[in-house]
Amino acid sequence: MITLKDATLQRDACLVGGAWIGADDNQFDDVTNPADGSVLGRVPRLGQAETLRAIDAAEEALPAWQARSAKERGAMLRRWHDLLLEHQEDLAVLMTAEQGKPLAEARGEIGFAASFFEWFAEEGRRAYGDVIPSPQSDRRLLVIKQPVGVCAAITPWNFPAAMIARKAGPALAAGCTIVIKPAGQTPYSALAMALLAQRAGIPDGVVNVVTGDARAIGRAMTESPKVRKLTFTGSTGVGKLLLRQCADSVKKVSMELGGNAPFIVFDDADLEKAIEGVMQAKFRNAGQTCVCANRIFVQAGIHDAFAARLSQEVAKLQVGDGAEEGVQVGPLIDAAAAEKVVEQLNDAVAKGATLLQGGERRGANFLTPAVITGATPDMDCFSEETFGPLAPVFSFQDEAEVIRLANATEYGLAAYCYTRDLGRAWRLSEALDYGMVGINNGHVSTCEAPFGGVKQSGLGREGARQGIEDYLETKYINMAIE
Ligand SMILES: NC(=O)C1=CN([C@@H]2O[C@H](COP(=O)(O)OP(=O)(O)OC[C@H]3O[C@@H](n4cnc5c(N)ncnc54)[C@H](O)[C@@H]3O)[C@@H](O)[C@H]2O)C=CC1
Ligand SMILES: O=C(O)[C@H](O)CS(=O)(=O)O
Repeated sequence: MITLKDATLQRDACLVGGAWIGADDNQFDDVTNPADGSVLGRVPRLGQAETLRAIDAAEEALPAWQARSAKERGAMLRRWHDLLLEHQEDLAVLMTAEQGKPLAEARGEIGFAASFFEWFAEEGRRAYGDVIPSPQSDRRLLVIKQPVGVCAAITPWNFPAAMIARKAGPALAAGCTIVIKPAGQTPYSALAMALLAQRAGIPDGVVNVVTGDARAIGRAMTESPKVRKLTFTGSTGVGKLLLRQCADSVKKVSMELGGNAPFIVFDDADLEKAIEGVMQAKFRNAGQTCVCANRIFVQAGIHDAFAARLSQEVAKLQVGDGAEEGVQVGPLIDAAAAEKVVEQLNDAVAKGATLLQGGERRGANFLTPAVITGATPDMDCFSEETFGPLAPVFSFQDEAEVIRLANATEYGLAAYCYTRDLGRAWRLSEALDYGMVGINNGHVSTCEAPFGGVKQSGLGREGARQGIEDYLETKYINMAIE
């Protein structure tokens, strides 16, 4: 049972064309609290037929929505932003209940989500075209930007509000309409945001949210020719599957996929700032973020001091139900996620690593944050995304070695480097094969900057001025004049 100031925010129906609907066959899926396995409620289990109706609703709403001025669309996005902040506490309580993150992080995520609506409310008004000097005096060459059209979004459970806002914000600002499928573990955040979109005055059919059978919904989204773009955030494996499903209709795609972030600390780094940064980069959301420090590389001269300080700070972390004030590390999303982290820990120890701290299972989904040293590239924690509170420390001798090790992965999302040498900071920023690099800080995400990866971490960018480009088509007009 979730106690909210505004109980209407906990929805047990989906939003399609302005109507709150159930599944055609009246099937539901339970929503559970990862902290204790309790059932919080249930949401409709929609499938292909309902999703196709949602796509039709989005298509029907498109002409009127794109005919509005960017300023008018921006005003509604701004109102949606305001409503998220007005209901920040309720939305955070909902999120912690269904996802597990500490309340303080959930409050922060609502603010982060709202920032994308605020940002793109303005970016839509700057979707400029071009006038090109014509090579012929009787021609005029123009370039205009137009909305892509009906978009589909599939989002993950780890940031159930921000990942929706990072997609719906630019889509609506550009004049697109959207059908959103949230993760089955975290539907309440999405449905509450949909209700607030209605209250913000966003017209029926512009924002639609469908919960239920991921495969069937995904198939409807990827196979419908009415859907011009698919935007996905989640694992690389599912991203590749969706990419293949989109190929037949040659859809525009945005992919925000998995990561394997190196966190590099050189001998000349400020040790305390590096410790502060790794605690943030590793243990935010219990390590369940795609930009988490996945491999911690520490130069030999500072290694022992760093490992000792890291272990000290990790031992202080408060683990528990995210709804309890003061908790810093909540449960993992499910038992399988906890088991995967323990398997990586056991693999590392079996291959020679030393466990300094943590790694104990507490109940189904809790795991005490762990620190290991003596990690080596043959271990699973070097090549696989951990997505949990395991901090493997690798030692290295010099720049060339750590650049080679850091880049030895098919992922390329975020990387971090701590050094007080300006030249080294530049050399690492340019040599690290990643979409985002944090220098002397462990948190890079903000709506003003382009979030995204290279290699198998994804395609496209979200946020920043680049973020709206993925929702616009470029049209070239060649006009003959008398
Ligand atoms: N690059 C980025 O910005 C982010 C990447 N991730 C990655 O996502 C993973 C963790 O999140 P999860 O939700 O477990 O990922 P996931 O890939 O299992 O699920 C993501 C979404 O895809 C849906 N989905 C799963 N199979 C599908 C199918 N066959 N057809 C259609 N939809 C399907 C799920 O229901 C969910 O809504 C990690 O690998 C993490 O690195 C997560 C968040 C951000
Ligand atoms: O889903 C994620 O992991 C987020 O993209 C990470 S962040 O944007 O909150 O840093």
